[in-house]
Amino acid sequence: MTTSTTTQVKRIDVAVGVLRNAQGEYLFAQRPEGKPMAGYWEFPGGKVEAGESIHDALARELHEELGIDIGGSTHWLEVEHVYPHAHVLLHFRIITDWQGEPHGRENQDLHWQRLLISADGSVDTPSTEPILPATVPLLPRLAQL
Ligand SMILES: Nc1nc2c([nH]c(=O)n2[C@H]2C[C@H](O)[C@@H](COP(=O)(O)OP(=O)(O)OP(=O)(O)O)O2)c(=O)[nH]1
Ligand SMILES: [Mg+2]
Repeated sequence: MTTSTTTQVKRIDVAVGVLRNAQGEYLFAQRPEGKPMAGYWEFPGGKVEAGESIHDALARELHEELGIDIGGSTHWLEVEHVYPHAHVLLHFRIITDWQGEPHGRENQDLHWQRLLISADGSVDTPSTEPILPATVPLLPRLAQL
């Protein structure tokens, strides 16, 4: 007789907000101490709770993390990624209208970053390094929107 143990890691839905301002800059937040991958930069957002739509989760997260209220959000794309700490399905949504001035309510630093495409096609983000690995490949696409 054999016994086997399987480790099933549940996939987590994450609502991610791409905030773009009138100057064409994008808002990044630095993950605070105590969270997995602390110190990495990301687009604001967080885990979708049971029964929530992606938009509703995003509106809640951006209120909690940044103190802003979003009107609408537009689906952009989805990305799946397996980290050592979690298997995530990231739902990216673009937001251009919100009320309030974003400020870090969870001890996170914020930075409005211009996305500059360099000669090799990658995007320079000098003030927000490092960015979470699942998010990095999307930056050239965002810079071309
Ligand atoms: N917000 C955000 N999360 C991202 C991005 N890219 C990426 O791989 N992730 C991953 C990192 C985390 O594993 C997951 C987000 O989960 P989280 O732990 O920050 O969620 P949360 O804000 O609800 O935090 P908490 O309440 O559980 O502390 O998605 C991104 O650009 N933005
Ligand atoms: Mg979060």
